[in-house]
Amino acid sequence: MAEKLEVAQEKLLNLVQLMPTEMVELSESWRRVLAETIVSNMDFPPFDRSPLDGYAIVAKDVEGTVPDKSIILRQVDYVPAGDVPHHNITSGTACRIMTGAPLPPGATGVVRIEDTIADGDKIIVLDGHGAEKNICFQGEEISSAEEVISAGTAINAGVIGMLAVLGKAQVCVFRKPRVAIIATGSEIIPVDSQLTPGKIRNSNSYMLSAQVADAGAKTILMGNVLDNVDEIALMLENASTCDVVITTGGASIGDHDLIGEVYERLGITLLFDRVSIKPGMSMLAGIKNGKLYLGLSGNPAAAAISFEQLVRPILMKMCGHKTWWRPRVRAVLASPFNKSTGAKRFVWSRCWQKDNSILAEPLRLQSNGMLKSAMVANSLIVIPENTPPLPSGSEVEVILLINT
Ligand SMILES: Nc1nc2c(c(=O)[nH]1)N[C@H]1C(S)=C(S)[C@@H](COP(=O)(O)OP(=O)(O)OC[C@H]3O[C@@H](n4cnc5c(N)ncnc54)[C@H](O)[C@@H]3O)O[C@H]1N2
Ligand code: MOO
Repeated sequence: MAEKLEVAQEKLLNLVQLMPTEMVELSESWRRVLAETIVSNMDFPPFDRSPLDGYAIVAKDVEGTVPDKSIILRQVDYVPAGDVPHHNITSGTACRIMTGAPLPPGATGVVRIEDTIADGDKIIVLDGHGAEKNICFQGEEISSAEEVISAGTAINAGVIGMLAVLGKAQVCVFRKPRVAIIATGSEIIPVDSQLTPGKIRNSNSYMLSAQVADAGAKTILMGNVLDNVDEIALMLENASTCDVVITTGGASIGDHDLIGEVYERLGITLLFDRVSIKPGMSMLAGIKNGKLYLGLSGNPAAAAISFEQLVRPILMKMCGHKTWWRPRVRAVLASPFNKSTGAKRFVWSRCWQKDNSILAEPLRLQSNGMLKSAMVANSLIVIPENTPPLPSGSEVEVILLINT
């Protein structure tokens, strides 16, 4: 009997281990997962600084200034960014200061350059309103000894910037799982081959390779192999240096659907055969020496959905992510979905916001052998098992195909 999706997911997730760690250059760390918690050894900003080009002053001096009630200060210093102040600021004096430069001692505010007129060392302040707010204080963003980024954080552009602020030229991340992808099927030919009668090009390996990369893992493309137990078994053995081994094709019950037989031959313990979802029913999984073998359907859309539901979460876990699931939202069907559903179904869709709700449009081509809808989908509508056809306006659950 087909395994329930949630049971199959849990079986796989319980069997995978976090990857070991490695050091990488900061510039190579985008989309990796941090394996160390980063504690700051400094305040940031490291000194009180000016957020604009202007004059550092004693805020009380300029408190009441407006254009027809200006005051005159005397410039005693000049600090461009990268330099340090040479004089204290006292009442009646000012220091010309550039954005990012350290505030001189005694200064309690900054007036903007465009609110002043300079005449030699005389600075006429036309408007000093709110000058005391124009200071970025030492440690206002980060304080020394603060835990700034926790282990398990996915490294995005903001995290990379913060790691640079903190001087982390190399970072400790989880190693990427290496995922072997093998396409089985005597009808399958390499992507650069001329089509001959009865043959089709191997699209699965490339599609899955992109899905593997999107999950943060590394693909080892092993090419394609004929429907032959010996040849498939040899390929699987060659792939056993990888952390996860994916095959496509041969997962159903046809005369040449051989993956189950190959698992048996190689002593791979079967975890489940068939999962109760559409598309993606045809999938089996096994384990040998702690390594997972995942036999996905040959049908491209079915393989893509099986990957989304059963392979992506385990790769996310192995990569060290804190969450393994895509975000889900409630949405309203923008047009009817006319199929009744036995097993839980995943429908390629496009979602967008309209007024206060999210609309979800089921895409037209949903066959398990078709890819056109996968090209443009930004979401998957989840239709629970045993659901009759749904009219437009029905409320549905939607998985957003975005990274969190
Ligand atoms: N009697 C039954 N027949 C089928 C059933 C069933 O329950 N009873 N299930 C159907 C469903 S659903 C699916 S999905 C497929 C799964 O078949 P397999 O996993 O065994 O895959 P194949 O038969 O090898 O291939 C299916 C289809 O996909 C094409 N294919 C295969 N590999 C690739 C590739 N690398 N790139 C692109 N396309 C590929 C292949 O040519 C076939 O057209 O079984 C149904 N049958
Ligand atoms: O098993 Mo098929 O993969 O349901 O579409």
